[in-house]
Amino acid sequence: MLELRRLDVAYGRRAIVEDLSAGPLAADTVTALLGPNGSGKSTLLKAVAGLVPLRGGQVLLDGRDLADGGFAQRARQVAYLPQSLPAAVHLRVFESVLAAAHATVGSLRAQAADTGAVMALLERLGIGHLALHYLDRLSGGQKQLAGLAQALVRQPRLLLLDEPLSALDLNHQFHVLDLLREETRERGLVTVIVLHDLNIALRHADRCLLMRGGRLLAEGAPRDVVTAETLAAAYGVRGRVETCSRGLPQVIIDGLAVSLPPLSPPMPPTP
Ligand SMILES: Nc1ncnc2c1ncn2[C@@H]1O[C@H](COP(=O)(O)OP(=O)(O)OP(=O)(O)O)[C@@H](O)[C@H]1O
Repeated sequence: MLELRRLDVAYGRRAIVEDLSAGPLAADTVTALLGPNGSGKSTLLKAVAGLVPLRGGQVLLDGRDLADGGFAQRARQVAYLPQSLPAAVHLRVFESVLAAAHATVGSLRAQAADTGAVMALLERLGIGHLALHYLDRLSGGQKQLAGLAQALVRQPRLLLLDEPLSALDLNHQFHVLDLLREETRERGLVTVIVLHDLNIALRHADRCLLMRGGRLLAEGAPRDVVTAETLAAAYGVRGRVETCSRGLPQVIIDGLAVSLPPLSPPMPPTP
């Protein structure tokens, strides 16, 4: 399980994530990380992945501080998919997934050598036919699916995905979410996905974390986190969660509740 204890993350002197505690998030569960633009979701995910240093706090995976294990151990346990993949990687999809598998260590290396397993994963993601295509010639959605394959092939314990559905059409969004839930359950992963679509979070996540201004506003079951109150407090909209004719929760937005303060600007570049 994953536990975040009193995390502080800053860029330079500007605090982005402040005193954030969450979890424990159990293995076998998919957690949606929600929040408005600039609330610190990506920064939090990068800090958990070890790509941005913590100014304070601990990330505990199965009770052990990830910072204690060193880079190789963290790489073996954690797979992180960034919001946007590097634009110009001139590798074939198949090669890139194999390279991702080889980047990890230990027993995974043997599995990585199994080209059949890589092909099977690409087929499951619906991109088997793109195996020999170059990454830098794919569409945005196809590239996102290849990125997912690179993360999944590493068979991590903790899977961190930053907006993995943003370029996918409706069919692929559902397909990928089903696959992620399946992988999470079958392999006992802790999966955290940054999402903007609250209906997807309500329908597919086991838990939700809702951020606002670098802090945690709510945590719990999706129906308890996405409410009229939190829609107003986090997003500044008037809305409600209703149950559709098939018994599924559905967010309905009625309008703006309050005008939100402007998004905080990024740090000025250092001279
Ligand atoms: N590398 C960086 N250097 C300095 N400031 C940064 C950097 N990356 C992000 N920030 C700032 O940190 C704040 C939080 O950004 P972050 O990307 O974590 O938010 P987010 O919730 O993921 O937003 P979005 O939903 O728009 O992707 C923003 O004000 C952003 O300008």
